Amino acid sequence: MVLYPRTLKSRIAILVGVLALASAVLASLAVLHPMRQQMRAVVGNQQAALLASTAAALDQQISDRRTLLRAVAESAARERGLRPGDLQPLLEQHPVLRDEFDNVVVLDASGTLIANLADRRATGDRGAAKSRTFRETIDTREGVISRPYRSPFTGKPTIVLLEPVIGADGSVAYVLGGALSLVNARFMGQFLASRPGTSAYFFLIDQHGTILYHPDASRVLRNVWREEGGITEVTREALEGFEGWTEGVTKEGQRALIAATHLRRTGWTLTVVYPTAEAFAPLQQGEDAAWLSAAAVTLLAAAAGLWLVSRFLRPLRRLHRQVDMLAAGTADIGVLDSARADEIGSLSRAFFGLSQQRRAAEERLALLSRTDVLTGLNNRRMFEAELPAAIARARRQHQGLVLAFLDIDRFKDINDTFGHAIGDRVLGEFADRLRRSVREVDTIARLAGDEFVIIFETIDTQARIAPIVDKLLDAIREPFACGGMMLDVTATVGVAYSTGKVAPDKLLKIADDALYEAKAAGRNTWALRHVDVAADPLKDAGPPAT
Ligand SMILES: Nc1nc2c(ncn2[C@@H]2O[C@H](COP(=O)(O)OP(=O)(O)OP(=O)(O)O)[C@@H](O)[C@H]2O)c(=O)[nH]1
Repeated sequence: MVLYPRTLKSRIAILVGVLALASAVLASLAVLHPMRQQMRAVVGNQQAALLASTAAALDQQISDRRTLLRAVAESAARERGLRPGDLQPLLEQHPVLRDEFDNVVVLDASGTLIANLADRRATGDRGAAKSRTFRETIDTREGVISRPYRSPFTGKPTIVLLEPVIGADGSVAYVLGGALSLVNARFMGQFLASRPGTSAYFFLIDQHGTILYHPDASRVLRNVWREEGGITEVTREALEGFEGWTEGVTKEGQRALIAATHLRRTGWTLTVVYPTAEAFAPLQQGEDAAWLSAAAVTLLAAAAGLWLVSRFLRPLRRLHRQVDMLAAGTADIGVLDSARADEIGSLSRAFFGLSQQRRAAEERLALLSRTDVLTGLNNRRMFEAELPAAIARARRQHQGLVLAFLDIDRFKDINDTFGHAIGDRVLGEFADRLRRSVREVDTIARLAGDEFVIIFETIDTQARIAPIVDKLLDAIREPFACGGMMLDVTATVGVAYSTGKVAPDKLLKIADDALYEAKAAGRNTWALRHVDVAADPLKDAGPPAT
């Protein structure tokens, strides 16, 4: 079932809510998205800069140790006639070597161990001649840093810094080797301490991909190219020279801010892996707060919108009530707010117009229902409504009431002779003459065909009747100008006069009887019956004898 809001109010309310939500979301996105990018760049750059200084510090650590080793080598080279047996004391003369290295040894040019700071008895041929790093030192007569390896003495991942002692003949007389464990606290401590956050970790590999440091000790000395699962995208790029920061996925599938840099002197690659959940946590908190405020603003805006909608629609509801009242007839059209300048006002005015039209139509209908169409006089229905009211009024005012019943004489002949249309015009003219002959307050009606009635109210004496009826008949006796002819028309009138209580139909019957009587008397005359003395039909007055 499709839930479609039925009322205008709920539709507008939903629209306002959706618009408020959409604007809040769009505004938030418009602000938050670039801000998020910028803030991420700030955090990323910051981490890259921190990493660069950490790398520089680590580089410096190695450089300092090489400098120290070189200084010892040079001091040895300066001593003329230095014999192998002098080398152990020479090493022991420099206690700083113990501090800075895990062990320092001296090898002669054939690779035989001739001095050993850690264990003076552990000397002799240890196979160093086969070492590529040793050979390189001899060949280049330069200091060399070995590839990392697991020390057979300590079992720890270790590198060796080799420094040649150049003899008087310019060749390498001895080689000083400083072993440095990659878990040496003095060497790595400062480096590890500069780790950002709590979940971040460093990852150090040499230029061949051998892992020098990783918090997962089992990975140390493994090669990233040959590790299970393959090398990650970021590590590969870092080994290929990438420096800076990016967002990537670790081998464990964790999203992280990953910054990479290179150690200038060793060529090693240092990476910091900073899980995004922690790296961008303040940013996320800010974003959450922004969304929360946006939601609060949306709610407020929606509530305000609802309130406004309800307020704007209030006049519409009032108009509805007013129209209901108009329809029920409990209020007049004046209740409408037609003066308002807005749409409600124009709607009210439209209703006002409609109501007026309806009222006019009703009035027209009411008029038609009580009017005789041909003559414009009251019809029988109106007469039947008016007669009881007139009788009651007359009784209240203690006045007499006259009902005159008129019938055109031989009207059938007029129709038959001149046609129905002329007959109609005679009826119209007859009605006009009656109108002109009576007072405004008197009620004239056409009952049917050529039968008319007139109610005369406030007739205080019977003596006033004759002049009124005579005036009527005189007016009718004037020739009728119809269809280019002058027609002689006469009428006969039966008059009932009441001064007391009488039923309307009885009054009409008595007038009819009087008319019958006058017709019988020869037409073009009238007869009167006084109702209250007319228990027995009695002609108690009438026209003068002709
Ligand atoms: N032209 C026209 N004739 C009508 C109308 N209504 C009724 N009539 C005719 O009016 C005539 C009425 O005649 P009656 O009143 O019966 O008789 P009369 O000829 O007037 O004779 P008396 O009343 O006895 O004098 C009939 O011929 C009707 O057909 C009408 O609206 N227009």
